[in-house]
Amino acid sequence: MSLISNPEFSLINGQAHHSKTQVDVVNPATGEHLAQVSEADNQAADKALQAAAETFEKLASTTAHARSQVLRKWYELVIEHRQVLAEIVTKEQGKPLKEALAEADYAAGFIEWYSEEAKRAYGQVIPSHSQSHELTTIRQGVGVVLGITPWNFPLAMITRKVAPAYAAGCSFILKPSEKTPLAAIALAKLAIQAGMEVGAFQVLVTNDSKGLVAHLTESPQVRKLTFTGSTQVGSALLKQCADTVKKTSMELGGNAPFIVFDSADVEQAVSGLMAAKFRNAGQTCVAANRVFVAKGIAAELLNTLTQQVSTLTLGNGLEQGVDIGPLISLEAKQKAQQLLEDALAKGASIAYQGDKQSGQFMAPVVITDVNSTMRLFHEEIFAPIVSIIDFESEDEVVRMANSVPEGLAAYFYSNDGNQIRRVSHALEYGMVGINEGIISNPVAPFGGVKFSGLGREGAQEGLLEYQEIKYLCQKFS
Ligand SMILES: NC(=O)c1ccc[n+]([C@@H]2O[C@H](COP(=O)([O-])OP(=O)(O)OC[C@H]3O[C@@H](n4cnc5c(N)ncnc54)[C@H](O)[C@@H]3O)[C@@H](O)[C@H]2O)c1
Ligand SMILES: O=CCCC(=O)O
Repeated sequence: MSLISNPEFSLINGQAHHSKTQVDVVNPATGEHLAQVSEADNQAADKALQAAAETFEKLASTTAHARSQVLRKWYELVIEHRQVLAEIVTKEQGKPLKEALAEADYAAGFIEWYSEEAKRAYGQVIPSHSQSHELTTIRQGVGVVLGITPWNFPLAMITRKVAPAYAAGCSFILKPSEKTPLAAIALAKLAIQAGMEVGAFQVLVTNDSKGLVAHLTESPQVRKLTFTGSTQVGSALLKQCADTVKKTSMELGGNAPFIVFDSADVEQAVSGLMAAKFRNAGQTCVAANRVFVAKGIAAELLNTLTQQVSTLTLGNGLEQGVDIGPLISLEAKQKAQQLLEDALAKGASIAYQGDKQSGQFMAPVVITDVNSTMRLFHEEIFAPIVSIIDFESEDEVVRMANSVPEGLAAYFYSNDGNQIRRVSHALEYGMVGINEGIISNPVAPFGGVKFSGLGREGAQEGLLEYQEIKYLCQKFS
């Protein structure tokens, strides 16, 4: 089976969908045209919906054990094809191949985890109020799921939805980002090869996400919407789901504080910051967006940080030794440059800036004297810009960290045990890295509070997102 044949197709009920209109997939590093993928329109979406509804009914008579076996096989196939999947990701998304390989393993980790959790969807026997009643609960799949995913993790953002949905017995219609559909189609092909029912994982690719998703969310047959993307789009989709009262999960934007207290080990803090900031060229929802550094160690930290940043190599992610690939689009680069200019105009200073880059590449920049009047304090930077804010006290920095509407990931470095407890409790975030800059893990609950979303992905909690709890009250005579 070819994973990246050209032309590619939206995948409906296991069949290639032919259409007159195409989505063009372009390599952001080189501008090379990679593929044309047939677009799915509303009619195609209706076909997918019918197949998904029929498949959901069939899945109700499969055992958790059987679904677990399919997921296990899918996991093995993803691992077997990790190199080719990673190359697809690097070509269509731009991240360095070493990061794309790590993403393939991360994506496979969700499938492996839910192949195991599928068997542990326990109900409860509830101590009864009377001798003649037995009260129990069972957990059942919610129904047909519509999933919408972004371009920044073209594999992992999909498997962390599809694997728990299938474990729960749900059928899944995926609308991946139009910028990175090839990884999505490859994953679906591997799932079907592993034995997944063709109507359980269908892929609709379109340039008109707004129109196609509006059409699908109108349908009462779609019982669940799971979305990963920006807060702006997520909030609009929540409104769209209200009329048909869908269950929703929202994995939205972040604005992570990265705090370094004066008791921290500066070397360790800088190494955590490099990982939290420069993974995927800064294009992650959990990227360190605002770096708060205690005044007493600010000079030492800046010195160590700028030395390390100056060693980063930019380039085509397929080449050896590359640390930073291109940004996803020219618009993304322009937005990052505007954020930088705004900060400089309002008093920020450049501590380090790499050589000017052409195309969609952006050299890393470190700026200091950042404050809350600047746009980049309030907006996701999504680019390799480190913005540093000095602080004096714990109270002050916790207040600044919590002063934004987002609440996805936060990080802090400290070697003071009491402070670790106080700050980890006080931060209004769904995830906190303590003396650690990389927190993502299939076995842990990923998700945010406030404007960063609803629900959790990964871990035990991720399975519950695709299940309804049914209460059974049985009377004995
Ligand atoms: N919390 C998380 O787990 C997480 C993970 C990855 C990315 N993100 C967030 O995603 C954003 C970056 O991704 P993006 O640029 O692809 O986000 P985006 O919101 O622009 O797009 C996400 C998905 O929604 C689709 N879409 C766009 N407009 C739509 C509309 N009106 N109706 C229906 N679908 C629509 C896109 O085609 C894409 O598939 C950042 O804000 C990042 O923080 C969050
Ligand atoms: O971009 C956000 C997702 C990143 C992750 O899962 O580590």
